[in-house]
Amino acid sequence: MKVHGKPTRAVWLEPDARAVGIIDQTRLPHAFVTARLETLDEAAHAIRAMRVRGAPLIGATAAYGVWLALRADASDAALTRALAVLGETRPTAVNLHWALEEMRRVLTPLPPAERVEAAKRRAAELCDEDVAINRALGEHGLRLLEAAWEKKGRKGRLEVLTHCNAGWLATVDFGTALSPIYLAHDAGLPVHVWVDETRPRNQGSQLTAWELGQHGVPHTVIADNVGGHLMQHGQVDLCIVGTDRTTAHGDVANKIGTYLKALAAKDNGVPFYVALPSPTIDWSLRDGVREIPIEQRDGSELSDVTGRLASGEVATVRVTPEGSPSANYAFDVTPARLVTALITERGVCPASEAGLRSLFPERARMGS
Ligand SMILES: CSC[C@@H](O)[C@@H](O)C(=O)COP(=O)(O)O
Repeated sequence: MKVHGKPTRAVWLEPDARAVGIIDQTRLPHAFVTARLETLDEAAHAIRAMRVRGAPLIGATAAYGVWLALRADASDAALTRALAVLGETRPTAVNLHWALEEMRRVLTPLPPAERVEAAKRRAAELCDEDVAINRALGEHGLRLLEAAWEKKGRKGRLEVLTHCNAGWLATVDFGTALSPIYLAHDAGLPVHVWVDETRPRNQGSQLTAWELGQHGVPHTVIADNVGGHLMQHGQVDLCIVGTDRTTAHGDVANKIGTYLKALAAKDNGVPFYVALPSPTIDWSLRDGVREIPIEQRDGSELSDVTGRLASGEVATVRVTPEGSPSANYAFDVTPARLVTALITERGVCPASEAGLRSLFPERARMGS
């Protein structure tokens, strides 16, 4: 998508082909700063510290991280170490493990002398594939938005609520939940997005609001607890969120608070859609609540808030009493029964084993 009018991806190979470029997302929305990653440790740190985040982008960056590692040492031992280091950066998004497994599959049979070039090529391909997938799922999601707009009698605005950031900043480009929204906006649908702020890291108010604004999509930031009230008063036509891991039975892990939005949507008859690229499906899991690992992050993300002062300076302040401990659960699981449908690159399906099988028949033997 465009930043200040210039087409930009969320991760790229630098023009000198010696480093990986990223947008430092910890600096948004107050500064647009890019960074060069030149080593395995820099790539791993970027994922851990959430300079890059969002399930597909974590996977893409990790794939490039393998290339960076092999540039220094392309031996079997170095490959094994790189996969292990990157695999431990964040626990919930399964795209990370999917991308690393793909790199392992391609690189292990090769002699060390051929691995560096192959790693760079496969990482670039994974990025291009992510863009194509997100564009395709956006087209399928657009059909749902068009149907909702017709159902509404083409009156007023099409009101969509989203949680966290599942836009292009969370992927290589286009985004997942926001991909249909960008396409709808570009097609002339009067879409308006309610943007949950998404405490504690504020991916909604800081990232989603920023990228929607860059593209000119009308939006309003709301506190996390507002969604239920809006739904009770008919001000939300549908919800679309992303996911970090979806089980073979259609349970979805996403940013903390997603489950409560799904409950409110169910209670108010508001469709609740989840958009996902197929690498986000963990075919080995069935029960999301019991089986998906939920990341717990440092309590300082809750106790401290960063923002821009009137002086223009960006500062971090403490908002909780000294001595009050905080618990920082980063994700929750929304059971399939609360999900109206899954939007994938192959089409829209019920959030169920049968639904996913209908789109991915090659996965007929679930659990494999
Ligand atoms: C395409 S993104 C889907 C999810 O990755 C997104 O909604 C999300 O929860 C991101 O969490 P984050 O902790 O910012 O990496």
